[in-house]
Amino acid sequence: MTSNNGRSTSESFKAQALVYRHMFSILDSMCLKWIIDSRIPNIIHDHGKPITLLELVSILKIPSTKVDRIDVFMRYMTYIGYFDITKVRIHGDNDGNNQEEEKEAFALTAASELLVKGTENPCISPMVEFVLDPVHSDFFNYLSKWFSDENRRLYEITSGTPWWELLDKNPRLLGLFNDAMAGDSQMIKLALKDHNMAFEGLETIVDVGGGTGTTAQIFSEKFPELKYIVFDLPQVVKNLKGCNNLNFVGGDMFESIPKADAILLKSVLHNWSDDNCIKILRNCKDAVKVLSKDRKGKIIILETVINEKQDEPEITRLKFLMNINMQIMHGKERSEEEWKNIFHEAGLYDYKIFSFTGYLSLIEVYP
Ligand SMILES: C[S@@+](CC[C@H](N)C(=O)[O-])C[C@H]1O[C@@H](n2cnc3c(N)ncnc32)[C@H](O)[C@@H]1O
Repeated sequence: MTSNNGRSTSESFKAQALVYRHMFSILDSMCLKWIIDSRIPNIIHDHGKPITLLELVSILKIPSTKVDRIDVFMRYMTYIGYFDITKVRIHGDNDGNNQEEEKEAFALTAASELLVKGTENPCISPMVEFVLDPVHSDFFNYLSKWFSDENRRLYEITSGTPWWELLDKNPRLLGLFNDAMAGDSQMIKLALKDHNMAFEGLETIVDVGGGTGTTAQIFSEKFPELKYIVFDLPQVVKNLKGCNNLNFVGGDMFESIPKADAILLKSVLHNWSDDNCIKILRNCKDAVKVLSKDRKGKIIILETVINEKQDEPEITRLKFLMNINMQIMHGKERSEEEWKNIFHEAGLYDYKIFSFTGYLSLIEVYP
C-alpha cells in the first residue's frame, strides 16, 4: 500500500514516530533537569539503599495527588538509563501491618551516580544545569535567525554581546558556566588512572584557558612534583590564589603563552575557528621548552575527535550534537583530518591520538 509521495504507509508512520520522538526529546532534557532540581540522585545516595516510591515521595513532600505521576516519571527515567528497579524487603506498612514485604525500589545507575552532588566522586550536574538554564537554552530558539546573519554568533544575535562578555556581565551564568566546566574536569580524575604516561618526565605545565583551575587542581594533586600554571584571561584569574605547585597567570593566548615543558589545552580549541586555532597553536609551539639536546616538550590537547567509522553510534551522535553546539559559537568539533590540517598550518607535523574519556581524546602534539 502506498500513501504520500509513493511511500508505504508503514514508512510514513515510522517517519511520523521519528519526528514526534525528536519533538518530545526536549522532555528527556527537562526530566533530567527535574531529577537534578529535585535532588533525587542525592536522595537515593543519602538513603544508602534503593528507595521505594513511597519513601521517595515522602522525602520529596509530594502531594498525594501527584504520587502516581512521580512513579510514571521515575519509570521513564529508569527506561532511559538513570535508575534501576530492584526489589527491597520492607518491614510493616502504614496500616500497622508488621510483616516483611517485598517492594520495588529505585537504585542509582552509573549515569545518576554522576549527578550526585557534594561527594568526592565526579559530578556533572552543573553542566546539565548550565546547558539547560533557561537563559542558555533560549538561544537555541533562534537558529534560523543565526543562519541568515552573516557574522554574529548565536549568543550575539540574541543578547547583543559576545559570549565571554555576556558571561562577564551575568555573574549567575558565569558561576553556572565555571561550575559546569569544573564538573566536566572532574571526569579527568577517572581518565588519568590510565594516562599517567602522558605526564611522565615533565616538570612544568601551562594549562592554557584553564579557567578557575579545576583541571589544574586534579593534575597538581595527582602529580605533586609538577609545577602547574593556569593561564587564562586576566578577569578570570584576577581573584584566584595559587598554592604550592599551582599558580594563576592572566594573559591572552593570542599574544603569548608562558614557557613550559608541556602546554595543556582542554576544551579550548573547539571554541575557535581554524584560523584562530592556528594562531593559538603557533603560540603554544613557541612556548614549549626544549627538554634536552634531542628532546622537546609537547602540547597536550583534550578535545573531541569525530570518528563515526570507529565510535559507537551513541558517542557519534553526542559528538555531532556537540559540533552543532560549537558551530553556533563559531567554533567546531573536529575529525582527525581537520585536526591534522590545523596542526600542519601551525607548523606541527607529529602527533598521536589516544582515547581518554568516552567522548574526549588526548592528542599529544610534538613540536
Ligand atoms: C571552554 S573554557 C575551558 C576551561 C577549562 N580548560 C576546562 O576545560 O575546564 C575556555 C576557557 O578559555 C578562556 N579564554 C578565552 N579567551 C582566552 C584568551 N584570549 N586567552 C586565554 N584564555 C582565554 C576562557 O576564559 C575559558 O576559561
